Amino acid sequence: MTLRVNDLKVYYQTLRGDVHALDGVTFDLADGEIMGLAGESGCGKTTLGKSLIRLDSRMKHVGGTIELDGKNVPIADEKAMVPLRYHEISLIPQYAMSALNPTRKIGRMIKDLMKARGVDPASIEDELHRRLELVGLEQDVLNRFPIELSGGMKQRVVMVISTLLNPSLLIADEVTSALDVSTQRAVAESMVEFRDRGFVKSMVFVTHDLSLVYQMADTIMVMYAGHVVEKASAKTIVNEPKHPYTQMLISALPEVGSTEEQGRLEGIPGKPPGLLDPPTGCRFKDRCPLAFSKCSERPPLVEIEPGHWAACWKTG
Ligand SMILES: Nc1ncnc2c1ncn2[C@@H]1O[C@H](COP(=O)(O)OP(=O)(O)OP(=O)(O)O)[C@@H](O)[C@H]1O
Repeated sequence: MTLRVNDLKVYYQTLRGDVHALDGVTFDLADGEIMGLAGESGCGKTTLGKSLIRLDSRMKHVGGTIELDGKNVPIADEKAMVPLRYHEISLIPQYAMSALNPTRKIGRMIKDLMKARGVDPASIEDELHRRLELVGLEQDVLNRFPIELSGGMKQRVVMVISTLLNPSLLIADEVTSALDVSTQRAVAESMVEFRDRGFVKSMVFVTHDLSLVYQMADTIMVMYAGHVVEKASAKTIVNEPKHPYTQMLISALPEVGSTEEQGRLEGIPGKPPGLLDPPTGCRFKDRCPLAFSKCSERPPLVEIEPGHWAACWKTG
């Protein structure tokens, strides 16, 4: 098992109180697994990705554990996390491609990054060239400034850099959202190829785009208001979701070929609860058509079929 996250609680400290962004998150990621992480804006996807690599000054580890390849990941201990970063766990943050230093040529930037990570740039040079070729980039890209590259080229550069040290876990946060559809697919395919070639063992792919993740991910985990509501194979989540929230999320997806005359796309009525003072029990209960009295208690995440977890009193 690459990753084991158990009852993880990470809050943001604000002047108005703690924002319960991750409130008891539990899941495993098998060796070789690519997991899509989905859910409405604000459900905690980015916070989960960040928690696995670097807590910013407002984030507080309130409880729970993370294990990577059987070893504890000490997320609250900044110093102890340093050797793990990029070597064992790597993150491609949201908007990473626009964050490339505009004043440095790509090659120079990679050398600086490797030195900062304690790696002799010469030792990874051959591998760098091989991987650039693999994602369809000319070696000449190393002599260019970020502004001279297209969005898709920049995203591929970011992917190569973040996996150059063969981390066990890669977290990719909305890496395809600013790209056109065919480039999105090419980037997603390269990520799968990186996994297949063992450049990275397992991957968490954060996205709003369930149709893309359906094509590339092995599993999908759905979060709602800081809780995990369901995790299963990508096929099961899309074709046979069990949690009422996942069912509504999937039925809100447009079908290929449908037109507006055939029916307007309905969103999920209502909005998620605030996380400053979240309600007790199931956090979806106020929007759930199946809610009943028991939902005032938090439903545990249980394995309802092999490899299929759901947190709902009606499905457990
Ligand atoms: N720096 C911060 N200070 C306070 N609250 C924050 C901070 N960052 C995020 N939050 C809150 O934490 C919760 C989870 O946010 P997060 O960004 O992880 O969600 P998300 O699912 O990644 O959203 P999106 O899809 O829009 O990126 C939200 O309620 C958000 O308002």
